[in-house]
Amino acid sequence: MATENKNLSAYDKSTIPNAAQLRFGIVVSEWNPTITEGLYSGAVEALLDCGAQVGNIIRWNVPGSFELVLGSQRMIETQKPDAVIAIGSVIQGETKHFDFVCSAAAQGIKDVNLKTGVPTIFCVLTDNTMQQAIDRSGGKHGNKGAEAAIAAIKMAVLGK
Ligand SMILES: Nc1c(NC[C@H](O)[C@H](O)[C@H](O)CO)[nH]c(=O)[nH]c1=O
Ligand SMILES: CC(=O)[C@@H](O)COP(=O)(O)O
Repeated sequence: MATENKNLSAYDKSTIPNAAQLRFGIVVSEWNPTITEGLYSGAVEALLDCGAQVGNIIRWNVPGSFELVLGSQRMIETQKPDAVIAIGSVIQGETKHFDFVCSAAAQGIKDVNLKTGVPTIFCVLTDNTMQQAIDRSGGKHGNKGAEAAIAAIKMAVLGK
């Protein structure tokens, strides 16, 4: 199912574990800040809606999506969160750089999950245009930040 057929912000709160006792790290890329701030707001709003406490949400900024990998790993090593949300927005430019940044972020964040065992949620938009990014960070398709927050809660308690 493509995003255009799914509202990214939609969730059934009755099916989400309460997040009151959970500690979250959120690492935010500074590239395309209007997009990443929208994703961050969507994530925090959903976390709080599901019972998370403001004092249990730790935010760090990194220069770009490539740095989300080390930023997430260092967040885990030093802050001991129950889950991390890695937020970025990569938008196609004139060159192949887009491909390398997206791939490095996706593969690197996957590796952090497996290396640390701490759920590290891939909240990185990889869009062809700014409009696509707007549509997915609080626009007509909802907010991928909210989707990531729900995934973080579910994975934080999985198997516990
Ligand atoms: N073009 C975008 C970037 N590029 C920067 C890289 O993420 C990285 O910070 C740089 O290569 C130094 O290591 N990053 C994004 O998050 N979004 C972009 O559209
Ligand atoms: C994803 C990027 O790094 C990209 O936006 C940079 O733009 P360009 O490919 O035109 O250098």
